[in-house]
Amino acid sequence: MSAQRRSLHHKDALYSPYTRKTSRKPKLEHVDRPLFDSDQTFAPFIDCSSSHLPHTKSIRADGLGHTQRLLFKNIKIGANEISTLLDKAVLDLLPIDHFSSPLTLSSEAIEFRSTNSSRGVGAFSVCPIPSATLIHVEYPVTVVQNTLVLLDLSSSEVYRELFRRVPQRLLPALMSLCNSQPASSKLDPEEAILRTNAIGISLPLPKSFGADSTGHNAVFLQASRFNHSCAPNATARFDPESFTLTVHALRPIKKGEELFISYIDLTSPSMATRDTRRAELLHLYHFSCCCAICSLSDVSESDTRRLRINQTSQSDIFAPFSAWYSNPNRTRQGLDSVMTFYLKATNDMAKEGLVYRFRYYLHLILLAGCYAAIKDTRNFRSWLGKARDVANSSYLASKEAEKLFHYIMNPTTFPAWGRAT
Ligand SMILES: C[S@@+](CC[C@H](N)C(=O)[O-])C[C@H]1O[C@@H](n2cnc3c(N)ncnc32)[C@H](O)[C@@H]1O
Repeated sequence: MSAQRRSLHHKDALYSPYTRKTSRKPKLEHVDRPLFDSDQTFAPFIDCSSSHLPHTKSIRADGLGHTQRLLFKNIKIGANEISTLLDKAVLDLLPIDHFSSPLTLSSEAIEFRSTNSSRGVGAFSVCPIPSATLIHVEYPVTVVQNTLVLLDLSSSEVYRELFRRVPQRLLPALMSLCNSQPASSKLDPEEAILRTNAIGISLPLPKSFGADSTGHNAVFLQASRFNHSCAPNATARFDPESFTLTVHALRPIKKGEELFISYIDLTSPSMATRDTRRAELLHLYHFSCCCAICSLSDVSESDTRRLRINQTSQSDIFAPFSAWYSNPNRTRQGLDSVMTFYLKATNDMAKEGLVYRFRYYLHLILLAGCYAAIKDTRNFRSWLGKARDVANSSYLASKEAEKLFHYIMNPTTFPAWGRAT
């Protein structure tokens, strides 16, 4: 779920639109000779149904301006085995040797069950979940470079091979994942399941890949069951270091609430209205969104708020505070209107359930900055605490959250402290 060339670490949408590119289609070629290190075993791509499957084998895909060398490789982390098809250079960057201590996975805060709606199965909380809680950790069952979406002819063979390498005991659960592809697409079940359930993940890429590089798609036996909402209450992030997907709460979640992530880039101005979001989800995932926002009988206020939010650039966000801060004749009254600006914006975002966005984070920091300027410790801590929750739960490095914690503990170290007095 998320191949929009977006990094999960920097943006908020998680599912990859598993788009099939029509231009620059690479050719997949069978390679029947070793391309790389002598210690790897290679076999002709087609001849792989024997019980003596080679540990790795390679195929080539021409695309992205250069020939890519993709390897089928099962990555083992403790008892977990992940069937992957990755570029050799990407595999080389993975800290595979450090994967020796598998994480203990447990998701006691949620259960997966029927939503009793057109959404099928979904994830539900079994207890109240505070904001920023780590809800779920999971290893993928398959990972594939999404360049393959560029392929037409042999893609079904590639997906079949990828699934054939999945440990037998996991196959029933994998094959029972949701398939939303229209029957008319006549996709093999493996490809249909991958297209319906893949989550876009970012893996470290070699510099030679350039900015135009595509990402990767991973299927998870449980996390792929999270449904989409245009006002998500959870966010997923893939950590290449541990090779796990983590899901965090974006706000307090009540017992029994369904957990939703976002499959699309809600930050894009083109995704501000219900009509465009529904069209995008229909096009990419073949469903009509029935989330709380899209189900509103009158969505015009929401559309207007989202347009306002999505059209505000980062420099627009900094501008009011910067202008006040850099003015030698700044006044307390001037600061009041700056605060009103940030309060209104955060309120808009909260109403739309867009509280996990980087822009929301910036608003929180700047609002905290206003309270720091007037030495209002209580409000400063409250707004910076919300920013810390965002930092903890999404795209920001934990160092950022640590820094905020330091300011919360000692507000006087915050740069704008007391500047209004
Ligand atoms: C990755 S699966 C999610 C798990 C799925 N509900 C299941 O039963 O396994 C994606 C599919 O769930 C359904 N779905 C997810 N979010 C939805 C939403 N907001 N509105 C309607 N259907 C949704 C669609 O059928 C979509 O193709």
